[in-house]
Amino acid sequence: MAAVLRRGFRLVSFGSSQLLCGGCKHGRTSSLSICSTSSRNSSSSSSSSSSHVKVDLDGSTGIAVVKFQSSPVNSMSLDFLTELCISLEKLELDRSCRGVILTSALPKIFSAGLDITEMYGKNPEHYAEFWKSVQEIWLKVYGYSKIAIAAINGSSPAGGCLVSMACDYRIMADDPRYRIGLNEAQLGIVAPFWFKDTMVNTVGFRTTELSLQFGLMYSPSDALKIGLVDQVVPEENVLSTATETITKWLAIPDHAREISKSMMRKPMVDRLLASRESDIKNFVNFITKDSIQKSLGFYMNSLKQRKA
Ligand SMILES: CC/C=C\C/C=C\C/C=C\C=C\CC(=O)SCCNC(=O)CCNC(=O)[C@H](O)C(C)(C)COP(=O)(O)OP(=O)(O)OC[C@H]1O[C@@H](n2cnc3c(N)ncnc32)[C@H](O)[C@@H]1OP(=O)(O)O
Repeated sequence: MAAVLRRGFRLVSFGSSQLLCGGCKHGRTSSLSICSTSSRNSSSSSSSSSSHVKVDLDGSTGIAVVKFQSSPVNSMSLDFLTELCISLEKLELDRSCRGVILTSALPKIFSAGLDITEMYGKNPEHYAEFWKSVQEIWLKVYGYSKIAIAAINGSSPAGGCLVSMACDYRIMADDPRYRIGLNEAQLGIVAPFWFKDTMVNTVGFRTTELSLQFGLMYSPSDALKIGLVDQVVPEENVLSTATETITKWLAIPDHAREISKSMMRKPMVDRLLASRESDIKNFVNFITKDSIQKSLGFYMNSLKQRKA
């Protein structure tokens, strides 16, 4: 595993094409992975669990279910992002896995997006490390060589929406209380170009323009209308529908699907890979501004007061 973690991003030759293969490099990975437990049975099915992520791989179907289990709202902290990246990397390297379903083990929430406490009141070094891990999860999911389906069984703002959009297909629970979208503007922050481009590639330019400027959050039925999700189904059917859906994708020869995906996504992945350092600098400059810290503090208080 350590070798895998040291390795960085690379291109793997596949016939005449090169596929993307990510590496999760946080430098803090070994202590996190040591905490995980895993088991494997005779049919090569396996389960593993760490504090934020649980993985069940069915060796007979090749389908892995990756569940977010970071109470209370699956906010994406540095630890969460690191564990998720490691889990996905392990599955990507596991020949018995052909596709993953990302979902939540918590009720009502897929993910609350990036953990705001990682972006508030900390030092520039911390912000840089955190942002690098956000880049890494996007590079991992968007450039994933295997099939990735989001089974969105709860609200999914901002970073939660980004990870969903980075998957190949999205199925959302039909509860009208749930919301999904890039709401950054409502927090007084700005989605970076790769968030924006991911949304443009999902729902088109005009819808993204309106969504980003207003920080719009969509109900499942509205998300379906604009193409932000591909299917809306009763909550109890989200996981079974995701499993049926991934089974259809599995009928396509892996190499043809993988190369087609890479052809569509590689230019965007390359764009971030080429500008990672400047993107981190932009983020740190932006997030350390007094006015932005003030907005985030205000937003966090409003979340707490809403509850009171
Ligand atoms: C020019 C550009 C250059 C560079 C780019 C610059 C900047 C880009 C920067 C950042 C991009 C960020 C993307 C993000 O993901 S930001 C996060 C956005 N997320 C949200 O807005 C979600 C906020 N949360 C909610 O709406 C709700 O909590 C909920 C719908 C997810 C769940 O509602 P519930 O009623 O079930 O639960 P709550 O009582 O509200 O929450 C419980 C508990 O959790 C805390 N919390 C909620 N969300 C977060 C979060 N995202 N991070 C940290 N903590 C969160 C909430 O405060 C409660 O805490 P307490 O129990 O009160 O302590």
